[in-house]
Amino acid sequence: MMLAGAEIEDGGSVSYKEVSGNVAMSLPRAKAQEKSSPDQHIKPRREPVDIHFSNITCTVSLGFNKGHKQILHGVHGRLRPRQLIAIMGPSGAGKSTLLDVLSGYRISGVGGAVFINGRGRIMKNFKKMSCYIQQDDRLQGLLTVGENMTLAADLKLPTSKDKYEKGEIIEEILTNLGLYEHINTRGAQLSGGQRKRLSIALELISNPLIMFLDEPTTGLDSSSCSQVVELCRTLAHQGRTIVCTVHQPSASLFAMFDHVYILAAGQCLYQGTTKNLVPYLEQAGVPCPIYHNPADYVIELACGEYGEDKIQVLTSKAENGRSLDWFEDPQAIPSMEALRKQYPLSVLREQDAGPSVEETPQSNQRSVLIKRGFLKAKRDSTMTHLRLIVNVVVGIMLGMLFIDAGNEGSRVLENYNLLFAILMHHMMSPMMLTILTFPSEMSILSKEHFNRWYSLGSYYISITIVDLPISIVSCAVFSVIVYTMSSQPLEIVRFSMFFAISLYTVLVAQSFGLMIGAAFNVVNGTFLGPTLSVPMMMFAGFGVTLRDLPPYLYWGSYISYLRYGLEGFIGAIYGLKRPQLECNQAPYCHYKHPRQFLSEVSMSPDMFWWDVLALTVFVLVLRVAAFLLLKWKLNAVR
Ligand SMILES: Nc1ncnc2c1ncn2[C@@H]1O[C@H](COP(=O)(O)OP(=O)(O)OP(=O)(O)O)[C@@H](O)[C@H]1O
Repeated sequence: MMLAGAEIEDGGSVSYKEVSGNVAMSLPRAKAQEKSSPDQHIKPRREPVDIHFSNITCTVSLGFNKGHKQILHGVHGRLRPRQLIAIMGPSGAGKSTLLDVLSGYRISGVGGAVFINGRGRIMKNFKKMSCYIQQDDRLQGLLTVGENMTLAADLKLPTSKDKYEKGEIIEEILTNLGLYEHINTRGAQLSGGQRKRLSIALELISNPLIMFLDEPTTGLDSSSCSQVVELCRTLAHQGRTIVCTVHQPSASLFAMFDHVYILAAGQCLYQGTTKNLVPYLEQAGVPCPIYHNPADYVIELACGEYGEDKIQVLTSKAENGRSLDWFEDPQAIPSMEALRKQYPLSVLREQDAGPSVEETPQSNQRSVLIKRGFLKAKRDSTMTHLRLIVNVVVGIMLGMLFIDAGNEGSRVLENYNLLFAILMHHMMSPMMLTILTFPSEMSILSKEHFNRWYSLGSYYISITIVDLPISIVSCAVFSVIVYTMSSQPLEIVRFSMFFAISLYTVLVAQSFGLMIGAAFNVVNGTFLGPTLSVPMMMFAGFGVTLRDLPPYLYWGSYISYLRYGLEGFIGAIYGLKRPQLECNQAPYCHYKHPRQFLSEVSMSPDMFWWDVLALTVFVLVLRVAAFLLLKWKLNAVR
C-alpha cells in the first residue's frame, strides 16, 4: 500500500500523509498559503459539477443486413463532484462505450439523457468544461514535453496571456505531475506512465472540471498505475469529477478510487463507494470471500462465473444504477431541483458567453499549428528527411539511366519513357507517404479536435501550408538532378514548365493520398491507393495513345490527372516550337523533328496552360473532397 491516506482540509485542499513514487504532489495546506500556492493555476476556477445520467442506451449497427447490437441497456447513474470514479466490468461489458457516451464522444445510436447540475446537458457548454483522454496516448512524439505543453498552451489559453503567464502555468502543471525533469524529453521517448501523465498535463492546461480517462492504467506497471491513479485522485479532490474505466485493479489500486460503477453486459451491478462494495455484496447474498480482492470478485460475478442469476440479483438490487443507497451519505445527495436552485441559469449565461467552440481565434490556431507543423517537419525522418533523400536518389538513378537522352533525336522514345517514369515517381511517393502516415496523425487530430484545441479548418489549412515548402524543395531538387543529367533543353522557360507540372502532379497525388488516408485505415489505403492509380496510368495516353483509345473509354483520359501531367511535360520539352534535335548517337533519327514524334504519340504541344488549369482543378477538387471526408470521418467514428 503506497498511499496512507488523504484528507480534505479546510478550503477543500488535500494533503497526503504519505505519497508514493515520485509524483510530486505539492498541494496547498491552508488557505493562508493560497496566494503563493504552487498549484494556483490548476485548481478549478469554477464550481464543481454534478452529473446525472438516466436510461442510457447505446445501439450499434453490425453492418448491412446483420442487424443491431445493444451495448448499454438503459443504465442510470450519478457522478458526484470531487470524486475519482472508476467504471469497472469485464471485457466487453460496455465500459468504454459508457465513457464515450458520458463524455459526449459517442453520439450515434445513443439514447437517454445526461444532466449537468440538474439541467439537461448542453453539449457546447459541456465540452468547454470537460476533456476526454483516450486509452492510446495520442501525443506528438517528435516534440519534447515542454514543446507539447507550450503549443497546447498557445492553443488552449486565451491569447491575452503572455508567454510568461503561460510558462508559469506549464511549469506548475509539470511540477505537480512530476514531469518537470523530463521537459526536454521527446514524447516518443517517455515511459508509459510518463506519457499518460503528459496526456493529463496537456488537458489540464485548460483546467477542465470533468475529466474522462479511458483505461489510464492499462499497460503500466503497478508503480506507474498507482502514480497515475493517485494523480487523478488528487485532481478530483481539488474539485473535479474524474471518471476512469479500469480493467481489473489490484486491491490497493481499487482502494484509491472513491466510487465505483460496475457494469456487466451493459447493465449496472453496483454504484457506490469502494468501501461499501463488500457490505453491498453481502447484503445481496453474494458475500466476498475473506482474503479475496473485492475488485476481482465482483468482476468474476459480472463475468457470470458464479451463475447468471447472480448478475440478475445484483442488477435489480442496484436498480440498474438508479439506487444511490451505497453512496457516502445518500441523504446528503441533492435532488435535481435542489441542484437547479444551487446553480441558477445565470451560471449558464456565463458559460455561454465564452468563446464559441475553441478557446482561441482561428488565426491563432492556424499560426500555432503552422509553427508546430514546421517543428515536426524539421525532425520528421520519414516525411521530410526520407522524402528528400528519396528524391535525390531516384533523381540520380533516373538521370544515370537516361543520361543525355533529352537532346538526342535517336532517343526520343527513351526520353518519353523517362517523362512517364518521372510522372510515376511524382505520383507514387507523395501519395503513399500520405496514405501511410496520415492515419496516425488522424488519431491525434480526432483527440485534439474533440477536446476543442482547434477547428478542422485551421488544422487543414496548416497541414497544407506546412507541406507546400517541403513539396517544392523535394520536387525542385529532383527536377534539377533529372533535368540536367538527362540533358533536357537548358532553357529557363522549359525548365519552369517542367517543374510546374512536376509540382502540380505531386500536389494532386498528395491530395489523392490525403483523401484515401482520411477515409481508410493504412491497410485499406495501401491497397486502394496504387490500385486506383492503375486506371489513371492506363488513361494517361502513354501505353495506348489518346488517338487509339476506344471512343467509349475516352472519358477516362479526362479524369486521369496523369494525362495532363504527361501532356504538360511533352509541352515543356517538345513544345514551344522546339527546333530539330541533335542526331549524334545513331545514323538515322526517326524523331529528329519533334513534330513527327508529337503526331505519333498524338499529343498537342500547345496545351500547357490547359494542362495547368486541369491540374489546378484536380488539386482544388481533391483537397475539398479530402476535407469533407475528414470532416465526415471525425463524426463517423463517433
Ligand atoms: N461499433 C461497434 N460495432 C459492433 N460492436 C461494438 C462496437 N462498439 C463496441 N462494440 C461491442 O460492444 C461491447 C462493449 O464494448 P466496449 O468497448 O464498451 O467494452 P469494454 O467494457 O470497454 O471492453 P474492454 O475492457 O475489453 O475494452 C463489446 O462486445 C464490443 O465488441
